Amino acid sequence: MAGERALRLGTRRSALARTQSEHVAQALRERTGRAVELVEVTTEGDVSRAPLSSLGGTGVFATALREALLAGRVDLAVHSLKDLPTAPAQGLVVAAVPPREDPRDVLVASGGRRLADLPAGARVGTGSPRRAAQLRALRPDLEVVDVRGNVDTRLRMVSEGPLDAVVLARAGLLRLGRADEVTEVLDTDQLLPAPGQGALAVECRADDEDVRAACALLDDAASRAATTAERALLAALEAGCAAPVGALAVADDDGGLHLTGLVAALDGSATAARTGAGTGADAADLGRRVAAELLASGSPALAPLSRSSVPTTAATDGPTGPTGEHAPQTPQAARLTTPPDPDHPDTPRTSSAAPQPASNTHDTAADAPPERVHP
Ligand SMILES: NCc1[nH]cc(CCC(=O)O)c1CC(=O)O
Repeated sequence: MAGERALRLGTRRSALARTQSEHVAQALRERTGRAVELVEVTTEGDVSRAPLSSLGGTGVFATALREALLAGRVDLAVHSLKDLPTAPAQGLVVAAVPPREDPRDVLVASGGRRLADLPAGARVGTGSPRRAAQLRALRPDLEVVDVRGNVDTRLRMVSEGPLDAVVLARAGLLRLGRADEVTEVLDTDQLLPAPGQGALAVECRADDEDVRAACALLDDAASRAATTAERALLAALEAGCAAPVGALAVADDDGGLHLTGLVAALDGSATAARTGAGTGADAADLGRRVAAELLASGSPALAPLSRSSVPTTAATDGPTGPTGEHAPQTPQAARLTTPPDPDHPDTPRTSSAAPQPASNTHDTAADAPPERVHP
């Protein structure tokens, strides 16, 4: 029976990718009773040591999996949704967004310290312009260090000494069984997560009704609605600005969806946040509406590419290492070959030591910090 063939699930080989893939494979086995086998696919982002921005940004992780799907070598692929480009892939479909893990970022610091406990000059590692910008807005006195490498590599930078702390996604640490190393779960009104953070996307061929139906069993409507709003916001902002973007949507009990979006100047000198409400049914529209408000805000956080402090790879969370965060998705950024160097911002930081990310923007209308929106 054709419908009973074993499903081939393509996965990258990093520990995080394999764990996520195995999680989805197991859920599919349980829901369908079918055999699911993992097939390792090597991506350019896993092999090359070159800056991700020179490889084409975020897409490097997704591209090889997508090629394997389109060539029929695998039947489905699991992506971290925050690493998946917002542009739809021809011939493919996101057949499931499984229930989302905690979207928040966390601090892993030596000595069990929280962000507020870190002394001036403490070295905090991240490869994400989004995290770097928001960290600088919160704590201009810290030294934000650009790091590459997978989750384990980053954690070792703290345990072995070169860094005082790193910022990572809580979801990845939970999936890898390393959440006990977290010293502070960062509030979303301090550090707004990347669009899609904590969620997975299960992708398959659009014309593969068999696999689509199997994957649909894993889809979680609330997770899909929230990430749809966040990614619509990201897509709209990518078209209109080059600043790092955070976004988080949370569903309420009455079918409502509450979205917070944020753009930040890389040097932390300005941030702007907007919130909006809608329903799951109009999630994409909600994302575009909040994005339009951000773009119309005139915030200095939206400074054009010509501004020297703006990173060359600004749009989202990259560039970073093999299982690191994703790189920019803007076409103009993806073509650039010079990665941002958050270690050495070439303009002075102009922000005050204000504790709230939004409080040092000139965009007073946006100064209200994002609502507390995480679960
Ligand atoms: N780009 C790397 C990446 N992609 C997804 C996760 C974590 C899991 C998630 O956000 O879903 C991570 C690591 C991190 O940001 O700490």
